Amino acid sequence: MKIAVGSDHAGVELKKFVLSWLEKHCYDFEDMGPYSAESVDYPDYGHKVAEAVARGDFDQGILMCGTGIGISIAANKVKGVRAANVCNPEYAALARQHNDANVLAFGARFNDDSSAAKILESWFASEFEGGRHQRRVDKIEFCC
Ligand SMILES: O=C(CO)[C@H](O)[C@H](O)COP(=O)(O)O
Repeated sequence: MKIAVGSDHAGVELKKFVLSWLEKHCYDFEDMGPYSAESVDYPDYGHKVAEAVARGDFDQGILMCGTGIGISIAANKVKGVRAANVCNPEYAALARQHNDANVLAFGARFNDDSSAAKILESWFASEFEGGRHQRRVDKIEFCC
């Protein structure tokens, strides 16, 4: 599975942990930036990761900003992307099981390495359940 990872300046430090976690668990990943703690605009990286997932270059994306809110809102503007801003492992599991979320977002100012690891474990251990959830996910794309 190929994972695109991005953040804004608030997420740069936690992104380092996420990258090391992905490496340890043998995922194929790319850090799409930023590469320093200099202030940047989260939509630039939310769009970059989301567009890479929407193109099919990556299977999933992971995004972090201070809260996860802005960067997930930006990612969700890209057609075909379902970004879930997740605040605990249960949300991570449900985002995969019920929503077939293809981008995981979380807040770097509200998670440390330990809680981020629990979210990642839950996300990658969970599969979309289909069935009634497929019908609902299909409807997401057909809003005027
Ligand atoms: O969480 C965020 C967006 O949802 C950003 O990380 C946050 O707004 C950045 O703030 P600042 O420029 O004050 O570091």
